[in-house]
Amino acid sequence: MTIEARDISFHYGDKAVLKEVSFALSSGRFHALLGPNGAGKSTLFGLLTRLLALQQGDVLLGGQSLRKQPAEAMRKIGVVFQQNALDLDLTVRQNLHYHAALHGLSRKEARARGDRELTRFNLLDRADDAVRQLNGGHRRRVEIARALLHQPSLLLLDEPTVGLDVASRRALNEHVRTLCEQDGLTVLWATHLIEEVQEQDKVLILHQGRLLANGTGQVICEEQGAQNLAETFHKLTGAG
Ligand SMILES: Nc1ncnc2c1ncn2[C@@H]1O[C@H](COP(=O)(O)OP(=O)(O)OP(=O)(O)O)[C@@H](O)[C@H]1O
Repeated sequence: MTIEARDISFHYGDKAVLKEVSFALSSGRFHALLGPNGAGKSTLFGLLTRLLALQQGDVLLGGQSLRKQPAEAMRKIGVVFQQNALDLDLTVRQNLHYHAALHGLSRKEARARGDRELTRFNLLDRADDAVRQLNGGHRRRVEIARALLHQPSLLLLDEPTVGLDVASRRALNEHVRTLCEQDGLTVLWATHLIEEVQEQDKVLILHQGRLLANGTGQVICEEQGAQNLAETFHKLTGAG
């Protein structure tokens, strides 16, 4: 499925925070949306998930317009927000079933898909525990499992490793990469942490609302005459 953002601009009052941002995502690939704090990443995610209304431009998912066919387009998207959005007092399985019901899945389907995801995430034995009993890394996994229940083609993750220790961060990042390889899932992973990005990834660098680079890590390093992604990021944004 092709995913394309066309000419997106957005302002809060008279403050422009996204400026003519256009990009296409490749099916089944891991894309890193890299930008320093305040670059506009969360605003872009807000627009892609319709938390914010598009002011200019459009997003096309498999040819369907987020502006004109929002319900159809949204069914193709799974999202993990920066802030944990699970109910801590419900069990893991109850959280999954509640979300599945919102997407119109039957109880049987919800159970089958939920258990499948939990098995893949090595969490089936925690299914009946309250989320409150899980550590931060496991809570994040449950959120990703939940975001995949309705079988989206595109998974959006907004700084999903915030608050996790280094080992959990790495494990989560690797897990999501596996989803691209095994399921052909297209991923857009927003971060300001260069160590979460690999040179073979597709990389979008956002700075002060503008997309300054868009291509595989190797290609954008060559374009900038830089040795590695950290140097490229620093050259373009002054950050890192
Ligand atoms: N509701 C709002 N009203 C006004 N300005 C806002 C609002 N939300 C964000 N901004 C501003 O818009 C710009 C982009 O913010 P945004 O949160 O999208 O960036 P970000 O790249 O996600 O940063 P972070 O990593 O800190 O979340 C920042 O200058 C921010 O201060």
